[in-house]
Amino acid sequence: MVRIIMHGCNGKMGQVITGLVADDPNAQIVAGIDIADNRDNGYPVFTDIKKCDVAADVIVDFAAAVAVDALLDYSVEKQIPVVLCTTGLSDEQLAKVKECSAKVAILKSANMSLGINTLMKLLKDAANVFAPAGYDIEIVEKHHNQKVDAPSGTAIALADSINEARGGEYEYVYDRSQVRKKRDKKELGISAVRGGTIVGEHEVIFAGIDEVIEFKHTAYSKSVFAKGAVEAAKFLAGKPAGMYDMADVIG
Ligand SMILES: NC(=O)C1=CN([C@@H]2O[C@H](COP(=O)(O)OP(=O)(O)OC[C@H]3O[C@@H](n4cnc5c(N)ncnc54)[C@H](O)[C@@H]3O)[C@@H](O)[C@H]2O)C=CC1
Ligand SMILES: O=C(O)C1=N[C@H](C(=O)O)C[C@H](O)C1
Repeated sequence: MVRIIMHGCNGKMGQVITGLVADDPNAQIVAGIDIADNRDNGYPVFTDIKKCDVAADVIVDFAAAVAVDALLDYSVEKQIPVVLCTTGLSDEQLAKVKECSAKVAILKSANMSLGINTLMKLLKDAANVFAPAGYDIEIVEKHHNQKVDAPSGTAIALADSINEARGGEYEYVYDRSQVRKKRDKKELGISAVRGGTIVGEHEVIFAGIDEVIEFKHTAYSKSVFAKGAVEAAKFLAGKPAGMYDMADVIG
């Protein structure tokens, strides 16, 4: 039985995971952390992470970037591995994640779905065919109107995947409104759309002369992320310090 602390337990993802784990004989949420204490989850909820004294094997995090520093300090101090799913982290926070991973196991992934993690692998091959042939690369993501960060963590991760395969040759461009010049070949444009209840859509476009190749992933419910997060939690419990990602879980 894997004992989970759910960080951000009263948010949208926290609630989906609470429902999923309730039906899982091999996992249990033993405590939740959330500044909003407005639900009866059937486990204790702490509004201040420092006050959480419940023994656990792993923390699953879907909260807010502002909460990540205290979360990392807690996981290092208590030596509890953390599945870090919150997006929109600053460069300083990303450096702190790396530093803390020398002391505790951290699995960081901007998207827990099997589809996106497979797409990341496929994009490396696609980029190595289309980039040398001069195709322009653009990413468009769409999310619900409650999302605070833009572009999505997934859009950045997809771009990073392409850029890694191409030796870092691309510069990301988020806004073309302030310049009057043609697109450079080494630009990778990333655009964000926000509206309604869109769960999450990501399109990667390779545009060449007279042909366009598009890779598209659509999440139809938050369950795809929740399932991946619970799988990741089971994988990470008991692992030694280090940086892990969903590729380690999926294999
Ligand atoms: N990696 C992935 O697959 C996915 C990542 N996400 C990311 O997860 C995060 C949360 O997403 P949602 O559940 O949709 O957001 P949400 O806003 O519905 O839930 C966030 C929860 O965190 C709580 N919270 C905020 N500040 C806090 C603090 N300082 N300490 C403790 N709790 C705090 C809020 O009260 C809220 O209940 C976002 O960054 C989102 O981008 C969302 C879906 C999938
Ligand atoms: O906020 C969301 O909802 C999501 N956030 C993640 C991101 O920023 O990439 C993952 C998913 O697309 C849903």
